[in-house]
Amino acid sequence: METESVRMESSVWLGNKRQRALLSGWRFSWTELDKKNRDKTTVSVPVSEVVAVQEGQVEILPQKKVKDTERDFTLFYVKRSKTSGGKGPLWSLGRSQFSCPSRDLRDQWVTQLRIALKTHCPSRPHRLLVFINPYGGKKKAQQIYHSTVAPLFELAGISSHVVVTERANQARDHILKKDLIGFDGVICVGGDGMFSELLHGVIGRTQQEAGISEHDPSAMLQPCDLHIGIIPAGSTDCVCFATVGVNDPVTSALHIVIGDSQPLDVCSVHHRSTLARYSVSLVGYGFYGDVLAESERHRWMGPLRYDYSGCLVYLCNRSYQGIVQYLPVDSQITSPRDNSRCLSGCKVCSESTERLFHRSESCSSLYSRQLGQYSIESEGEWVSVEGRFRCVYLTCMSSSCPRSPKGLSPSAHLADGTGDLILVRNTNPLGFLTYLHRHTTTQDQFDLPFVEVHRVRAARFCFSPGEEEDDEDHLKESHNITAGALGDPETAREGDEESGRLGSQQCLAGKQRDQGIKEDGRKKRDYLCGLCSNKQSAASVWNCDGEILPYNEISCRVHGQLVRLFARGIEDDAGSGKYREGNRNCKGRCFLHS
Ligand SMILES: Nc1ncnc2c1ncn2[C@@H]1O[C@H](COP(=O)(O)OP(=O)(O)OP(=O)(O)O)[C@@H](O)[C@H]1O
Repeated sequence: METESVRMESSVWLGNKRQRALLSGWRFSWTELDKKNRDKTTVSVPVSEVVAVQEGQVEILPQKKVKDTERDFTLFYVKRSKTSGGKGPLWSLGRSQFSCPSRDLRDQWVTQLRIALKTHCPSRPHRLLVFINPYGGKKKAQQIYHSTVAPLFELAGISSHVVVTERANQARDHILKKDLIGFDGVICVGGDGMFSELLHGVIGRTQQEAGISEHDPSAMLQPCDLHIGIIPAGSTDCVCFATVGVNDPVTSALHIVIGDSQPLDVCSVHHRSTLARYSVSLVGYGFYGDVLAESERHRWMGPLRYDYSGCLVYLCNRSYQGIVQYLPVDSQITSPRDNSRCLSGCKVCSESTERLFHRSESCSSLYSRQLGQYSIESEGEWVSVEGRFRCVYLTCMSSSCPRSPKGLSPSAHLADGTGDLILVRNTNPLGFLTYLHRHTTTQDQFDLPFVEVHRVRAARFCFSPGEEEDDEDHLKESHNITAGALGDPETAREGDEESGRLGSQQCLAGKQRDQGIKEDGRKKRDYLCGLCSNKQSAASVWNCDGEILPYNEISCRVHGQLVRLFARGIEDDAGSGKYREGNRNCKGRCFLHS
């Protein structure tokens, strides 16, 4: 076998220490030898985590320096930082500079290591399309890309085409319309909003090419081949955190370079027969929608706006009357309360791959395999729940973040084809505060009498429309803006141009400022009376991965492993309680996690 043939062993020097270097199968290791030729310490690197091998003495970061010495070669590889001091599973670029007794031997090492790389890492990207949002987060995306990420791509021999966005939805439109032949993946340098653009572009384009209508709620969507990479540079980077375990540009860049591949479930959200959005982390009504809508009025506060809005919305003490229907997964097979955690190499997710794609062995194409997914209509019975809820939400992943290491549903899986539906019924303010607080502790947030959690394949929601005139106005505004952002020409109206330039959220904030005086009076009333009056009549909005959806009725469906990220899930030694690094904000959720 070819893999067996990649084997080499020799003496080399690392600084002034003699080593025995060994390339065997899928590992490269070097062992320090003492004066009597006895083994001392060994460092072993999987070939799959070798970034590059270069002749000479080479440095990349912080600046590139090459000294073309003829007996040396430099190995670059993934190095994990120790997780002490509250740090997450950070990856950095390891660098070891070896000296060989002769030039010939040096050339042999370089050749053999490069052959091993080709053999063991056939799916590494060669060409990437990179979108940078210059206005995301602290406006440092361009600097992060050029100083930290681009040198790593160059080192790994990846060529990249960079687009610095000039308007919202430019990345999505580019992916939908431009020629993407030759690209192995698309990368966003920004926050969750930018990731969502790429998600919509990649899914939309794949369906277009397959001739599948995204607006048909019952369509089996075609899984996407083009990988998505996230370099975190936004003010909210929750998807990155939940799939990598830390928000760190170098760690993410290294996952991209070595071609990691993490499948991800995606929830399609339809309003009647129109696709409203796709979501990977949160589709929530009530508290979560209210916090997002409120926070948009206070964008000037920066990240603090989520905590501030969370407090205000909590004080309003609102609940909403509605009907929730869901299609449950057999709880004997999998349960949101089984205390499992979806970590790198998750068994539940890999077994789901079989179930989702290989059900019918006779199916050979990716599309026909996808048809092997469970059919929504034929599988089981819909369950209906009616009541008054503080909030309801569906999440396709644990949605852990730096402030809530366990997340919204600690045992949810990234790629098992299901979502977790959480129903929080109306309760007293103290009860709800207890529920919120438990997201930040190790206590079970589902072990409360007013909370239900179900593992589902699909769900439908119908909430009573708001009775207050102000809320109706608010919903209409939101509707038009969202339609504009999604590019629906019939429902988008004049404000679209502004919406496109600023992004739907910013535009919404602007419009809501105009309504500010009128709303302020009502809000003050709400906050002051909220905890006593238990306000019940107004409508909320949906928080769909940080975007507002203004509908009372939606249907959601989980599409198993619809997209693939350059990631590998959270690595095993990532003790959840330890991770406090990275961005501290996560739209609409962070009030829970403070
Ligand atoms: N050049 C641009 N000008 C204005 N908006 C843009 C531009 N490029 C992208 N956007 C939009 O900005 C929004 C936010 O971007 P991103 O997620 O990168 O940053 P963020 O700081 O995390 O933002 P937020 O806090 O709103 O999530 C996205 O929805 C995206 O569509």
